[in-house]
Amino acid sequence: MNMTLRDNKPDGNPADGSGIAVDGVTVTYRNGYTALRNASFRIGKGTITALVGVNGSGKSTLFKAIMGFARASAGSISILGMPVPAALKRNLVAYVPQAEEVDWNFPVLVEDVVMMGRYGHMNMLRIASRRDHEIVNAAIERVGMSAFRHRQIGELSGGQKKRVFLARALAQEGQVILLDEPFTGVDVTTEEAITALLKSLRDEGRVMLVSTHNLGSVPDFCDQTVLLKGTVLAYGPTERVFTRENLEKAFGGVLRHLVIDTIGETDRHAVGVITDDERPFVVYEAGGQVDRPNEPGGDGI
Ligand SMILES: Nc1ncnc2c1ncn2[C@@H]1O[C@H](COP(=O)(O)OP(=O)(O)OP(=O)(O)O)[C@@H](O)[C@H]1O
Repeated sequence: MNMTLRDNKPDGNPADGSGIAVDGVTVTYRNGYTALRNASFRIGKGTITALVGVNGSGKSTLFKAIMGFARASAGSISILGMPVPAALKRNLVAYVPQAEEVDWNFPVLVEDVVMMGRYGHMNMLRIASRRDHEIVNAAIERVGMSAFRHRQIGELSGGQKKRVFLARALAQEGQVILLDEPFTGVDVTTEEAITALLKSLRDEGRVMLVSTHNLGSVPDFCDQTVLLKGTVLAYGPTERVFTRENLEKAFGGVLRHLVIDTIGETDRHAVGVITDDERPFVVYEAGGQVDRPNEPGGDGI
């Protein structure tokens, strides 16, 4: 697993808050449930940040707060140095939704979906200019979907749909891109294409916040990680946040300790993995005499 992180950040400190600064944010839903309490983290421009936590840990709630859909009852959020409403008004925040949030029966062509990214830049009549068309063409090209531009969105595969919504975010020229589970239902080739695109956007100085259960791939492409469990448990460079201690705090019950017997030998090998996804993250490996950790979620298999 490649833990090497890019060292030529375009805008200095990756955790300086110049991208997104969340300070003491609490979000309570109308039914009185507090999904996020006193959450704080800072990420800089030119970063890809993983948003990681179990189901119900508050990832979508945090996205909603950043997009202005959920009101913070306490604390503040700053996007590229401005309050959320100012950033939204300038079309700076783009959102790539989970597949389940979209009505795929709605008859709309790929190029029309991508053009929706331009709506915020148009006047009330929504008449696309030559520049709008050029930007849409470039966005479709960049995600490798030119051959599908006249297809209905509902006819595409899961991975192709993801690419189209990424193209919409590009067409919007969003400087902050929120991606909700971009790898769910996506094959390895498409996953690699998406991560390559995200890395090139990072190198342009954009800010990406990626919610994912795909823990195994986080150290490969996310330089920063925010670990959530109703609040922010830890944040910062991925190699510092992805420690066994932090991951056990966040995932407790889903952490599995595997003990592998080497056939024909007396040696045993212990591997601790998080199995929240089909791509588990290896937390630790230990050979020789196995001293299996004794914690509540630990299973010997
Ligand atoms: N509209 C709502 N009203 C009340 N409670 C809500 C609402 N939306 C979410 N919640 C609750 O807030 C908590 C956090 O939910 P959220 O959707 O932010 O979690 P998540 O980390 O995105 O989960 P997942 O990984 O399953 O997508 C959950 O307990 C959820 O039941």
